[in-house]
Amino acid sequence: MNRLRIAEIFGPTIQGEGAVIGVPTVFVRAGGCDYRCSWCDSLHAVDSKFRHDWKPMTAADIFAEIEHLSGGVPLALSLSGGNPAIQDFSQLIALGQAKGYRFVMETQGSIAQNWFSELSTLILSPKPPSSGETVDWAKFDDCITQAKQAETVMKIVIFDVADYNWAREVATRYPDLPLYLQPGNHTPPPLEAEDAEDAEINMEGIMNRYEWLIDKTLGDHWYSPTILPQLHVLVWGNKRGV
Ligand SMILES: C[S@@+](CC[C@H](N)C(=O)[O-])C[C@H]1O[C@@H](n2cnc3c(N)ncnc32)[C@H](O)[C@@H]1O
Ligand SMILES: Nc1nc2[nH]cc(C(=O)O)c2c(=O)[nH]1
Ligand code: SF4
Ligand SMILES: [Mg+2]
Repeated sequence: MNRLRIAEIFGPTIQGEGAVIGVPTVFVRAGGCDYRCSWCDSLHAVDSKFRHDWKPMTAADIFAEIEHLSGGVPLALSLSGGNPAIQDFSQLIALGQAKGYRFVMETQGSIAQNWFSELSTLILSPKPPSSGETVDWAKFDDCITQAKQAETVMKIVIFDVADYNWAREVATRYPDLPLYLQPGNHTPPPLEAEDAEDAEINMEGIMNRYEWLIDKTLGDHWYSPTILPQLHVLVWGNKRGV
């Protein structure tokens, strides 16, 4: 079996974001990303200075850890990262599905894989202007095509008015994809911190931004998106592995 670079496996916890919020979930966080968003809250799975901490694991190794964490009771598994689409998760998906686990994946939509069709939910999170990244819409469309019958949804992080206006344009372009708007955490764990999870988090600022996003969206009579904060951040702040 080929080996996958895994930054962390943790849970069960609740899915803290978007379409399946609140659902008991084990997370598999892949190491490596083709983007580097200015406000990324998971740089320990992105920055190559952490690559020595990414464990090479076979699908069987990963699934053994999942079974251990979940007591062998099937639940939702979330593939995140980093960008999990860089690597080949098809073997892990086959192993898990055979035992009744279902797979959700978070990706920015920059790399398409044919195994997306084996997922139960594909969460595409195109990056707004504040991220400093630019979306390749042809690649993004490839991801939607590869998902086939898998439920596909969109989650856009919003920091400011420019992001909000951008999200409105994207929503017009993809009217059939359910859309989740998520206020940004402007105090993500810093790269430099030895113990990143102890880093200061501005909860009041996050809640103010959430309130602003609700007021703005509803004030514009824009009623199609679901507007949700990062629930795990409200409960645990910047703590890692939850
Ligand atoms: C860490 S990313 C990993 C998966 C994939 N690379 C992606 O971006 O979709 C998981 C989710 O967290 C979101 N995210 C990252 N940093 C954030 C922040 N500072 N505030 C709010 N959401 C954030 C991303 O936009 C994405 O939807
Ligand atoms: N509880 C919890 N929910 C999450 N939803 C998306 C996450 C991610 O970092 O991909 C995440 C995470 O790290 N923890
Ligand atoms: S695409 Fe995702 S993991 Fe990569 S830098 Fe952006 S938020 Fe972080
Ligand atoms: Mg996260």
